[in-house]
Amino acid sequence: MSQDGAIEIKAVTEETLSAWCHAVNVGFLRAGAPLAEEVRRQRLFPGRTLGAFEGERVVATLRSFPLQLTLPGGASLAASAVTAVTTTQTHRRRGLLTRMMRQDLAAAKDRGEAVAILIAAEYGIYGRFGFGPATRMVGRKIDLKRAGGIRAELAGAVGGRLDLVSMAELGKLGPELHERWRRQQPGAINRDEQHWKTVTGELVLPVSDGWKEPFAVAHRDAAGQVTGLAVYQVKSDWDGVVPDGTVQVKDFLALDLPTAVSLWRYLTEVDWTTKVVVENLGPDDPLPLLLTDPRAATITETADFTWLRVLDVPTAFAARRYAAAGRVVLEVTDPDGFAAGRWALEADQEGAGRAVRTEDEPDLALSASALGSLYLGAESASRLAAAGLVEECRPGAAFAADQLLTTPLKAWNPDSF
Ligand SMILES: CC(=O)SCCNC(=O)CCNC(=O)[C@H](O)C(C)(C)COP(=O)(O)OP(=O)(O)OC[C@H]1O[C@@H](n2cnc3c(N)ncnc32)[C@H](O)[C@@H]1OP(=O)(O)O
Repeated sequence: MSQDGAIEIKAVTEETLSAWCHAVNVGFLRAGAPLAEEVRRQRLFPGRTLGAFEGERVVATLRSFPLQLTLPGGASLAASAVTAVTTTQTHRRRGLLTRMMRQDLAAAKDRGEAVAILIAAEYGIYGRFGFGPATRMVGRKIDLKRAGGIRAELAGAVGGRLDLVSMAELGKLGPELHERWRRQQPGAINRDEQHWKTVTGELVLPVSDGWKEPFAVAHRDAAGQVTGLAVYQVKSDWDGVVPDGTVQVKDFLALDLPTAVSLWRYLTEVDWTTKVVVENLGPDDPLPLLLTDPRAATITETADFTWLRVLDVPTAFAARRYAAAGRVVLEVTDPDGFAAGRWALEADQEGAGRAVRTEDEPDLALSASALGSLYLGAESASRLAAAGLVEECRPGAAFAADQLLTTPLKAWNPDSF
């Protein structure tokens, strides 16, 4: 517990949970909404739900919970996921977030979580705490009249089949499929029971906008194995007597190309619709190239998504794989200490690598935030150097770092938390 004047940072307990939930609602500008206390109680990891208490009143909140993050190469790394960050308007800019964040990050490091991740509400908040944007999302809208359908020569899965599945079936087949899928997608995170209960409507979060039953379609290969699924809703619209509806894709998982082709063909052929909208696709997603006219899949939005903070440099960098052999010395500035110092990042021919302390001259100088951006390989050192966010102490060092850190498939995370 830490103290500053009359405001104390304390871990939330059963007794103070209700006040904490109220503060989250106030901070997220939805005062008066149901508290979702029961849902919160089920995920009250002891010591990881923090409140800033002014007497009985909670005036700032922060919560973290354990997640598994897929790394380049397919390993899972224990990460601390930070969420529910709020400070009540009357108490802002007095350092309450700073105190809670420092406490929570130090505890995460002590627990052995090598990185912390979060989804940032605003760009300007988390760089100061050593987080950097580490994955990107791309929103797309397909104009079905222009698209010309899926390319004719893509035959789809030989012997595969599609079935609409009920929400109960989705709850059964989704977790296993997702576990297989997330191991081939760097930047993906595991989905817990609450995720699937929420998606299938078994659990209706009181704070959500209301749950409407979506459609779910599963793809099975010739052997009957589930290899993909799409969850979608249809927004009906009519231009007079002409249908003008939109397919809104909520979730799309495909283990291979034939599955992706089958599912996208299905989604682009829904009667009464002229558009398909996907809010969050990976930057490397091949979807536009599956269409006869890729220009029909316009980008509606592209932005940073997962932010990442390295807490334990040797553990984090030993856990991922590397694209090439090489060695780059990084001088990391980190006022909070976690990643500070000079590190030799070394990788061998087999793709194994590590970061070790060194006294050698640095090749690149960067902040902890930039290190977080580089870690999953979705951002390049060359681009950060061009923006003045990484300093090249040796010409060519940024490109050398990129050759180590780049990934065949760009890191991506489809899930907010
Ligand atoms: C992972 C998530 O949960 S994302 C959700 C984040 N929450 C929200 O967006 C809800 C609305 N906003 C808020 O509740 C608050 O403004 C918070 C939580 C973002 C910041 O809380 P505060 O207690 O005011 O932060 P604190 O006083 O520790 O500020 C630390 C520094 O960050 C800066 N800062 C805080 N918020 C922002 C912001 N939105 N944009 C830019 N800078 C910011 C402050 O100016 C301060 O800078 P300084 O040290 O140079 O003076």
